[in-house]
Amino acid sequence: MQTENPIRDLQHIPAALQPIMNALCEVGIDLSRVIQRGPLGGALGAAVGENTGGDTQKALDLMADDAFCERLKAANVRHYASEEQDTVAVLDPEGAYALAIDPLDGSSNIDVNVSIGTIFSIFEAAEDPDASFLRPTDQQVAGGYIIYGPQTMLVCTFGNGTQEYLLDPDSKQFVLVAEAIKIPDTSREFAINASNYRHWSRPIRAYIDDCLAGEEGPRASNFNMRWVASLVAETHRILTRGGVFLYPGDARKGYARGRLRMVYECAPIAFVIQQAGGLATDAQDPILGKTAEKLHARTPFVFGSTDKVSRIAAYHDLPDEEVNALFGNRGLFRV
Ligand SMILES: O=P(O)(O)OC[C@H]1O[C@](O)(COP(=O)(O)O)[C@@H](O)[C@@H]1O
Ligand SMILES: [Mg+2]
Ligand SMILES: [Mg+2]
Repeated sequence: MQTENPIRDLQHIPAALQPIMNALCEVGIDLSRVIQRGPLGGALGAAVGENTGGDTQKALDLMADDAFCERLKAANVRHYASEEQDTVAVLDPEGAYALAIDPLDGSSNIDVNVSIGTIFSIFEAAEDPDASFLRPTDQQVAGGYIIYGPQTMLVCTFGNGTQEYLLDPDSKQFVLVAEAIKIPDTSREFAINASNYRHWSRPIRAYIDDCLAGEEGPRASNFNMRWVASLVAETHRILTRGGVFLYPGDARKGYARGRLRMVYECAPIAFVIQQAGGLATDAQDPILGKTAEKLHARTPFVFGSTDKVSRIAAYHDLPDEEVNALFGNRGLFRV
C-alpha cells in the first residue's frame, strides 16, 4: 500500500484535478509493477473478449480498465468513458469531471516486452454522458498518458505546456523531470504501418514515396522509418526527438477513418503534442476543435513536428496530376 502521494511534484497540476491525477498515478504504479512481472502474474496477453471497436481484448486491457474505473469512483469523476466499455459509466453523480481513457494502449505488445501505455482525456462534466464527451476537443482541461517502458513516465498537459514525470522505482512517486517539453523539428523520422501502402490514398502514398526516395528524391534528404504499434511509445519518441506519425484512413473494410479513436486516443495526444509546440491533424485539419460524432468514433491521425504535419496536409492540396505523378515529375514544393 502506497503511503506517500503518488505524484511528488504537484505545482503544475491544478488543485481541482489533483484527486484525478493522483488516482490515475496510483493505478499506473500498480500496473507498472504488474507489467514488469509479466508472465509471473499470469497470462496478461491472453485474449479474453472483444470490445465495441471489434478489437480483441487482452486480460491486461480488462484488468487496467477495472482498476481505473474502480479507483476513479472516489476522485470526483462523474462520467467514465473507456475503450473497453460500450457505454459511459456514471461513477459519481456529483462528480465535477468526465474522464475518457484507453486503459491499455498497444495491447499487441503486451507479450513481447515492448512499451505500452494508458491514455486519458479530462473534460468538465456535462449534464449527460454524450454532452461530456461529444464536444469540441479543445475543451479538454487535461490530456496525457502514462508509458510503461524501460522507465514508467507520466506525460500530461493542463493547457500550460506539456510536463513529464518519471516514476522513481525507489520512492514509488512520479517526480517532475521536464516542465515544458518542446518537440524538436530537426528529425528525419516518420512512423507509419507501411504494410498498408496499397490501401492508402494518393496524397499519403505521395508523401511516403517522397520520403523513401531519399537524397535522390524531391526532398533531397534521407529519412528513417519507425513503427512500434504502440501509439503511446510513438508519441513519446516524437516528443523526445521529433518526427511524424501517420495513421491515415485507408481502403480496408472499416478503416476509412483509420484505426485510432478520437475521444480517448487522438484528442488527448493532440493536446499533449500541441502544448509541446507540435501539430496534430486528421491529415488535413487540426484535431483540436473537432467533435467526435460518437463515443468510439475513429479519425485519421497525423501528428508530430509542425513543419512535417503541415507538409502532409499540403500534399492533400496538390492538384491530381501532381499527386499522381512519379516523384520526379511532381511540382517539388518544399515547405
Ligand atoms: O496494428 P496496427 O494497425 O499497426 O495499429 C497499431 C495501433 O493500434 C493501437 O495498438 C491501438 O490501440 P489499442 O491497443 O488501445 O487498441 C495503437 O497503439 C497503435 O498505434
Ligand atoms: Mg490504443
Ligand atoms: Mg487500448
